[in-house]
Amino acid sequence: MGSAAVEDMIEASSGVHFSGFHMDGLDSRHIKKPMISPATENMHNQPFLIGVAGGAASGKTTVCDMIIQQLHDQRVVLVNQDSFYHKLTEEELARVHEYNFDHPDAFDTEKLLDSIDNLRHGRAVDIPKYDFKSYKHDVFPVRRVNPSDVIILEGILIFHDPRVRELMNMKIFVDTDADVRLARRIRRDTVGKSRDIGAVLDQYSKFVKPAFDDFILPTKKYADIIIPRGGDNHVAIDLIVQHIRTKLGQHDLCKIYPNLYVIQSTFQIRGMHTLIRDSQTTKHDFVFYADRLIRLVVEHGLGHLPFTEKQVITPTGSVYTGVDFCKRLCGVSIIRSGESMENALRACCKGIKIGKILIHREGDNGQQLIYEKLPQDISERHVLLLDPILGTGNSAVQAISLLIKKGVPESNIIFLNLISAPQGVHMVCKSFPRLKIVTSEIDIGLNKDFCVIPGMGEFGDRYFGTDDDDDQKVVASMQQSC
Ligand SMILES: Nc1ncnc2c1ncn2[C@@H]1O[C@H](COP(=O)(O)OP(=O)(O)O)[C@@H](O)[C@H]1O
Ligand SMILES: Nc1ccn([C@@H]2O[C@H](COP(=O)(O)O)[C@@H](O)[C@H]2O)c(=O)n1
Ligand SMILES: [Mg+2]
Repeated sequence: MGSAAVEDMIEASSGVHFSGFHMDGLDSRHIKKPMISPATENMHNQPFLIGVAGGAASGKTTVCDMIIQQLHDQRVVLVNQDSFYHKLTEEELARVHEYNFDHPDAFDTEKLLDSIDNLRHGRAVDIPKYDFKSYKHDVFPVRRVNPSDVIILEGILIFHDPRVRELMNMKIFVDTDADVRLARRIRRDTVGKSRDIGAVLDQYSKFVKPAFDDFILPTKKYADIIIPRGGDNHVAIDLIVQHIRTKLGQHDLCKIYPNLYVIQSTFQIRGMHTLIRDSQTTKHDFVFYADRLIRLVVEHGLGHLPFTEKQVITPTGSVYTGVDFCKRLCGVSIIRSGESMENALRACCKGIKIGKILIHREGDNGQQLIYEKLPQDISERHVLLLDPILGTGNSAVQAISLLIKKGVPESNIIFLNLISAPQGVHMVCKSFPRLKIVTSEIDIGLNKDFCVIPGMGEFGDRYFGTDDDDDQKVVASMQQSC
């Protein structure tokens, strides 16, 4: 097939062509906003809710401040559980040294839930600022909190109520040694709150320590992440911020394209990405971790195939109602990198037919279909299209256009990859809204040479060992060869 015919096909099938589109000129907000219908926006526009718990003076506020500082380009609000302390009666105020501020009943959790519900539904709320000196909420003006992309809920007992916990997308427990917490508390309460040292120590032994053991420490088990040493733990905070950024980025593209599926990010997955993206990783490790990630993506992709109900009789003589796998499948790899995904597909789908497409890629625009070998009956099969990287989207559009020309319905194609650049996602999802993309991470974009950044370099060379000497990997050489 000549390149002119392929170009015609691309023209005919794609709404917008992003060829030559780089990060420099890309203001993602301008692309995304007009495309979101109000219904879609309401459906997905939930903020990312983070809970930060830990003992008093463990460093919760410090950790939150550091996260907020690093997420400087996101809309983040901090809501403190202190703002929801119950108002004390005159009697309680008169005997305040006998009041337990560390018991779950000290907080108005209904009011907290109400405020969070409003924020999650896009409504601004007024949250009082608590005065530790007077034990009152009306000393300072209330704080108007606007709905944001990220809401951080911080407090000693923020994981105590299951209704609050269930709302959280990420739960962090700041784990600081008890002596350090006590030392900080003494300084904070005597110097910062002008309290008497004797009263501070009495409160600690009577209420603070028992409540930590009985109510706060037992909630540590709910945490997704436990941060030892609080704000001193820069590595943990960097990882958390990266994770939030990934979630927010994916969230946005998934908002626009319902045909884009990004597999749930876990620290295992991020760990594997960290290894395969590292220019110093040896070929052996690169292949090992790329294979693990590919297997995950393939398994996830197979979950999008249609199924039929099937009942079986178990050895106990009972009926199990399950499903039967979709039988008419075909893998199609985009040579050469896509071939790295074939083994995982074969391991999951016994005897699966695998076709090939070779597209010559030179710079961004010199796309030419060089070779294709597909099963005769491909039009009757569900196709799993394989290519680990979705960059500009040009190769993918060519391959998909060819499959459609061969009679494969667009909705029968699932495109599997490890990393997608937003440009490629826009191009493929807009051109083929009924196709599904399954990927494991969305990257920032493309550089001026159309390489995905941060990316992982030339996947095929790293996987098949045709890059520079494995023992002499240097960052510069990888950057040049991507
Ligand atoms: N890593 C740290 N090193 C030294 N001091 C710290 C550290 N983290 C917090 N602090 C101090 O300890 C006190 C309590 O920290 P804060 O973050 O307010 O804890 P929390 O919100 O858990 O009560 C503050 O005075 C803070 O400046
Ligand atoms: N009037 C009050 C209210 C609360 N406390 C103590 O504050 C601690 C919680 O604040 P963090 O910033 O450390 O999370 C808690 O241990 C309460 O005992 C107080 O002393 N006076
Ligand atoms: Mg605090």
